Amino acid sequence: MPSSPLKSPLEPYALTHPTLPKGLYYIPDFITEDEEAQLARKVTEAPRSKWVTLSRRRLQTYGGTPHAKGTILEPLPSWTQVPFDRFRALGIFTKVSYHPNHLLVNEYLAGQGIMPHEDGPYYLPTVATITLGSYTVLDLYPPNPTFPEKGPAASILLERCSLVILSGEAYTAWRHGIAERSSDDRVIGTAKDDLDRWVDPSTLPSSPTRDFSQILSRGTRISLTYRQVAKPIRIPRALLR
Ligand SMILES: O=C(O)CCC(=O)C(=O)O
Ligand SMILES: [Fe+2]
Repeated sequence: MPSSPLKSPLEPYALTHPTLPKGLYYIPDFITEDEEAQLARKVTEAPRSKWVTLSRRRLQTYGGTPHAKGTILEPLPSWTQVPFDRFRALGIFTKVSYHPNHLLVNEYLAGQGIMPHEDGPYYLPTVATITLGSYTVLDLYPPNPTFPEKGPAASILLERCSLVILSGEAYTAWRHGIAERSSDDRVIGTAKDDLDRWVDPSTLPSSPTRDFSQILSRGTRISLTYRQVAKPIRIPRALLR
C-alpha cells in the first residue's frame, strides 16, 4: 500500500483565513436541535446551588474545581457525555484519553459577555465549545497587542448547535472574549458559506460585495466548554465514601 500521510478528520473544519490564529476549527450543526433542547434542559434544571453567579454571566462546573497543584476529578454526569463519540471520531481530545474530563457551562443573557482572556495552564491546550440557545460572536485578540487595544483582530460567528475548537496558537497565544453587546450589525451570512464564518472588523464596512445591513439580536446563550485538566488527580472510589 502506498503510504499517505494521515489526514485529521478535523481538517475540513479548519478556519484558515490569514487574520485568524492557527488551531481554530468550526463545525456547524455539530449537535441536532433535539440534542440542543435536551442539553439546555439539563442545564436549566440543575439545582440552584449548582450555579455560580458572576456580575456578567453565571456558570456551572462539572468535573472538579481546577487547581494549580492538580484537579481532583469528579465524574462527568452522563448527560454531559452526549457528544463524546463525536469528539472521539474527530480526534479532538487525544492526550489523557479521547474524552474530556471537565465541563464549564456558561450562561449569558443578551448583552452579557466575557472579557478577553486566555484559558491558561490548568487545562491541556485544546478546548471545545458547543453553543446552545442563541448565536454569539467570539472575538479573537492576538498576542502582544498595542495599547490601547483597538479591538479584536478577528471575530467568528458561533451559531446555535455549532462546535468551536481552540487549539494550538489559538489556545496558547491568542485571547478570546465575547463583547457585552445584545446585537450585531456586522455579522452576516450562514455557516454554509466559509467566508462568512469569520469576520474581520477592519475589512467589513468597505466590502463592496456583501450586504452588511442585517442586524442580528443575541438571545440567552448557554455554552458548554469541554476540556481536559492538565493535572488530573483521581481519588480512589473507596475513599470518597
Ligand atoms: O462561552 C464561550 O463560548 C466562551 C467561554 C470561555 O471562554 C471560558 O469559559 O473560558
Ligand atoms: Fe475562555
